[in-house]
Amino acid sequence: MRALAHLNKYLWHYKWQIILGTVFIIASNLFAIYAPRMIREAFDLITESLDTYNTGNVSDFALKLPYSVSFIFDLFNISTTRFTDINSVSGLTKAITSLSILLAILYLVASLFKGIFLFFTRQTIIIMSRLIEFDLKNEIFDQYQRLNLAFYRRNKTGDLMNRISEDVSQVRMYLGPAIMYTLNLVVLSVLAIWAMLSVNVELTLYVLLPLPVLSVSIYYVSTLINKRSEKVQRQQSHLSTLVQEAFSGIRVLKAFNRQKSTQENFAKECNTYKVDSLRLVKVDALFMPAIILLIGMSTIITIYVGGLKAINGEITIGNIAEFVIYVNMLTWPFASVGWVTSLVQRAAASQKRINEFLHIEPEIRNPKEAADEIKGKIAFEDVSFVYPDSGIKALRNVSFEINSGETLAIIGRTGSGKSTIANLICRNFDVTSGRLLIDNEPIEKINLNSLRSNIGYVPQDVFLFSDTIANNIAFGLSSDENVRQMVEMAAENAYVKHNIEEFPKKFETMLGERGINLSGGQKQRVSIARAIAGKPQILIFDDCLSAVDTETEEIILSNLKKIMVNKTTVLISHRVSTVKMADKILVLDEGAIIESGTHDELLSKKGTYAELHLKQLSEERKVEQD
Ligand SMILES: Nc1ncnc2c1ncn2[C@@H]1O[C@H](COP(=O)(O)OP(=O)(O)OP(=O)(O)O)[C@@H](O)[C@H]1O
Repeated sequence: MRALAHLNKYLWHYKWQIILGTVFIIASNLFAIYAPRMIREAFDLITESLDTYNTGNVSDFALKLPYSVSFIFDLFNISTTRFTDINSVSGLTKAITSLSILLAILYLVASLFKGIFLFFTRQTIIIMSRLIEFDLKNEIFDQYQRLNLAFYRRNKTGDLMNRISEDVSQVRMYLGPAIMYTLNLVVLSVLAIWAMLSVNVELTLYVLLPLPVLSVSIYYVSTLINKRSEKVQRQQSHLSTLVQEAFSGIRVLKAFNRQKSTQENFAKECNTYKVDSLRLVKVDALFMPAIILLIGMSTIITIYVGGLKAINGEITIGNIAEFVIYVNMLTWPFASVGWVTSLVQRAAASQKRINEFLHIEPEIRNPKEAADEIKGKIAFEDVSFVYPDSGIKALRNVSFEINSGETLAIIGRTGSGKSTIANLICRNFDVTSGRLLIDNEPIEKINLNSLRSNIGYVPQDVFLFSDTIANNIAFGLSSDENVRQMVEMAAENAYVKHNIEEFPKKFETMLGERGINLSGGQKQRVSIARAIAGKPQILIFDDCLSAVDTETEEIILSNLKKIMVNKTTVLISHRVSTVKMADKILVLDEGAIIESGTHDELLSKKGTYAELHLKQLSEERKVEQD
């Protein structure tokens, strides 16, 4: 329950909505309580006048105006003699008819006002819950953006999505309906019980007796419903994941001819969903009958005990009718106690899950607000790095330096730690030991936003958004820049403009699920265009030319050379052809630098690099001969 305290700051922020909502609840209930009185008075009016008809003694009959009517007459200063000065049976009939119609109209007016204030209640409290839902979602999303890559490795995407959607919806039920029904229960109970006690204390106690039983039984039924519906929801999200995976991997599925087994698996999971749903329907079906049974019991007690009291002359017939309405009015609020309790429990569990993420402090934080100018000198001083989750030592005592405007290439076997160097320069992780300096400053002291906005990073596994090609390339640009021109220039330099212009919608072509699929090489080049569009000071290309042929690679590299002037570039590759033009080449193996120098220096060393060069040359020649 303590988890819900996180929401207090929002409740305080929207305090006026709560105060106004409470005023509307009170107003609505005052009208609700006023209505049964009119029913009582109409009943009493008719029973009393029936007695007079039976005796025919009109002169003895002193017509007492119902309180509700006389109250209105007094309010508008209307004379009441028309109704009270009666001396014939026909006069009495006319007066009773007019008064009954008046009472009916007043009843309708009271109900109308009750409805209007109920509408305002929902407009304040339910809208407040929607506003807090919006704020909370934004708070969680903000926090997601602050958190580091390590967090995303530890938690599944589905879990992140669930906390921002499902869990926030559960919390909203506490902020909206739970608060509204609790306020309503308190106000209505006070008003109704006070009205009932003013009629007869004993009858009130008898009538209220089954209501706590109602609250407790509804609590049990709704807890059972919640448990079962959670199970249904879990199975439903399992089914969605199954379907989503089957369709996104449809090519693999068909290639391996797994349609039949996938279908069987889906049918099995669907059947579990059906069984769970039917179990839910069974308890769901108990909910309304449980309420109706308990209302019925209270009504029977009212009529029986009330009837005995009316015979003894302690109360009137009108009082019984009035009580029956009170009982019906109180039933739903009392039933809602059970429902609200289980809502609050679910909301507390959801908020606890949300808090787990909200209270995580990102390990990598921006050290200062003031922006830094990045020139692009990079130095690794005896850097070692261990991945926090896997414990894998990816870098061992790595030292090197590149001056601003130079090109560093890193080559090495798969898993040798090349991408880890790129990750450290982007400050996705902090070094485990040693120092990483940017422009002679420890990287931890540099403004994180300045650093990242000055790095154009092309990751190994290209990710493009389901958006137009133009928007994908312009992703890192601010809108006040000459975006279109920069996008086209970047596409040209990444040697992808001619491909884009072949599409019917050119740069406005949609990518991803709603659009076309680019080839692996085209994706890499769009990703390069995105990285270079913002003219960053540091460029990192992580094996981003692996999917293009050597001829295209040469064109891209010669285009990039123009952009790379005065920019620090880190080129990661498996291919000697990509790295040979660099000012300095590092050869990595098992996280350590085993060779370094220029292309010519490394060839003359006749070590691993020279061996790799020879091997790749002979492979190329073989391909050409084939
Ligand atoms: N996020 C991560 N969490 C845990 N271990 C990781 C992570 N990324 C890489 N590793 C491990 O660190 C080591 C170095 O990986 P890295 O990606 O830097 O190699 P690489 O030289 O870029 O390989 P490749 O050429 O295949 O891309 C590998 O053993 C890898 O399994």
